[in-house]
Amino acid sequence: MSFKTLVSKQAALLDKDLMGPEIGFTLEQLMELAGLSVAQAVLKEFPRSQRTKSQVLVLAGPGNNGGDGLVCARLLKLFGFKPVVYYPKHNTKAPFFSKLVKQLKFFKVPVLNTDDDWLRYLNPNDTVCVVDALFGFSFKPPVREPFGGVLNQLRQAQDQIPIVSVDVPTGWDVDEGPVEPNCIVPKVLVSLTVPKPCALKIDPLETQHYVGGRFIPAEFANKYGFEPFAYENADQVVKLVPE
Ligand SMILES: NC(=O)C1=CN([C@@H]2O[C@H](COP(=O)(O)OP(=O)(O)OC[C@H]3O[C@@H](n4cnc5c(N)ncnc54)[C@H](O)[C@@H]3O)[C@@H](O)[C@H]2O)[C@@H](O)CC1
Ligand SMILES: [K+]
Repeated sequence: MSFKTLVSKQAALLDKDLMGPEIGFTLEQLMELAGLSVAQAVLKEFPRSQRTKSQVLVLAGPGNNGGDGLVCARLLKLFGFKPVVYYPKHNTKAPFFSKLVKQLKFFKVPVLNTDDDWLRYLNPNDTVCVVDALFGFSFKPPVREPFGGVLNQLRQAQDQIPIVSVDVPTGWDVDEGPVEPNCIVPKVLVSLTVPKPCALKIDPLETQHYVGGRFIPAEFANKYGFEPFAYENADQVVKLVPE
């Protein structure tokens, strides 16, 4: 499949640019839209008419990828799912992460920590899919604990429960793809703003690929060397189909 990608360093620069003094977005705004994109992709892949269960396990990591997961969980609740969040390492760098957790309590979405038995939700009888919001474009392999153990469990379950990866399949090298042994293979990847090079390594027969994070004008995309994606109507995601 051919699509333009942005290497991890450029993706970080693009982010900085969007949140810089000239453009003026805040991280909270972008994260809300990123989480909305992922929740929309989950709804498109697993519509109510085609499923008999509604539980979604959201795995949230310690960085902004995890923040996208926290937002996504809240929106999934509004979209009729029963999300449960496993958030083993809280982000203490910015106060709004704890606000996202408060909002989840307000929505009666359970937020589990390392003392809780999160594995009981990794159960194909009840769980529609797992949202992998562990790490995004700032991940550098090899994975450190407790996340290595979480990835092992995911890999064992992935044939029974589809994984929806946010921006980058966790454990994959952002620019090189699945270079570590035994990487997870998501059923759905939601690239944010523009795919990272690892997305070129997905097998389109195994993984449905969406682009989301619909927050930039055409000129800004061109500045970073890509064309805007063909979003329809008010959709927050667009599915890339193999040519
Ligand atoms: N413009 C965009 O595309 C936007 C991207 N956002 C999200 O932000 C993500 C990037 O966020 P961050 O830069 O915070 O990075 P990540 O969320 O990818 O990860 C950073 C965290 O992971 C830890 N980490 C890195 N490598 C590790 C390893 N090997 N083992 C264990 N821990 C490790 C770091 O210590 C840090 O706490 C994107 O992938 C995307 O999901 C959105 O939130 C906002 C807008
Ligand atoms: K991820």
